[in-house]
Amino acid sequence: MTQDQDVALSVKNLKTFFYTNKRCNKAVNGVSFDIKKGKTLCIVGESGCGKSVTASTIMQLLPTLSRIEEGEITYHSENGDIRIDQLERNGEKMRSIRGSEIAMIFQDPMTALNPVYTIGFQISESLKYHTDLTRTQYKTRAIELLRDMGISLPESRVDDYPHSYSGGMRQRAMIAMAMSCSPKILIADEPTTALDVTIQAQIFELMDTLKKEHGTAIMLITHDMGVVAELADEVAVMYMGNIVEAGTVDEVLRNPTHPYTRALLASIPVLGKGKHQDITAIPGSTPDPYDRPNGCQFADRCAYRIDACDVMPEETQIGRTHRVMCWRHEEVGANAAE
Ligand SMILES: Nc1ncnc2c1ncn2[C@@H]1O[C@H](COP(=O)(O)OP(=O)(O)OP(=O)(O)O)[C@@H](O)[C@H]1O
Repeated sequence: MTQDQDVALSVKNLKTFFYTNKRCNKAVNGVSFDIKKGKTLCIVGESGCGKSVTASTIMQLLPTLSRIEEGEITYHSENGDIRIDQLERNGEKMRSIRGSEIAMIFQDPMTALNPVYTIGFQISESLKYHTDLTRTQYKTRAIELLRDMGISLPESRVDDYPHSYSGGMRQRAMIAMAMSCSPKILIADEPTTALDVTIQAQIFELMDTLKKEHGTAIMLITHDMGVVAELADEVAVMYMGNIVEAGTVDEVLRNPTHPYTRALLASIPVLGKGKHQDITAIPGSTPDPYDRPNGCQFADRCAYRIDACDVMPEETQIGRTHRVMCWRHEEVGANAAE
């Protein structure tokens, strides 16, 4: 990982655990990555692997049964470095960072939109909290933002309530709200899962424009390797709380060296190949998060398993930014190149 001025936020050895009935779920178990300015980092993995908990930890929006156990989250702000993990979750400082410097969009827009207020009112509220605009300027800015997000006739839609917007429009409105204060970092947690493919493509295009035109650093959470191939500059593959492989999208997609990455790639349908293509579902299921194996968490599902896998693999740097946690990464990489 680099520690240069292009990094907007760095996460080092982050551990976030859940405690229920005296049992512990190591939901995020020592992850490290950088989110770079003007780049998209995709965090990819199956359900339950810790993607959302990583995002909520960065936003300091963790549920009560969880806590940061170890690690550092450093936001490299224009006014110096801020250790987010050391801020009080509802303190003044964190509240001013959340929304204005680091914004988040969710899978379900209704998580962020309140059904009893108009879209315009909600965007204005966010502007009011984070900017010095006047009352009339709020509305003009809200209309501008909706227009930028591709909402047609924004002057007439700004006073509508969320329920009168379609799913895609709500998602655009939520992005408008998230972008209202020009955040430096946008965290998007599966933002298009509930939308049809055309709208999904439009939302992704919008995010790509934000990245290119505003230099916004984007962390995009997805379970879909197809989305990674389309949008990512960098990718981190998560499994059971660990980043098992990471690097630039070229490094990871051209030369996958973790069996789990390969399995995820084998599960993407290829456009034009029709119904009879060889899509391989990943065998087995993820272990019980409260009763994990000691060694490699993927071992039980892995065709490359050997006795050494009973010990957790160390992380190995195999390229300038390419790293992997697998004892047999050389053989896996060689097979991927075949
Ligand atoms: N509110 C919660 N209470 C208890 N455990 C939780 C809670 N939220 C998440 N977890 C646990 O933390 C682990 C990581 O979950 P997380 O939601 O981050 O996965 P994910 O990769 O984002 O999955 P998905 O794609 O389904 O959202 C899982 O074992 C999950 O059961």
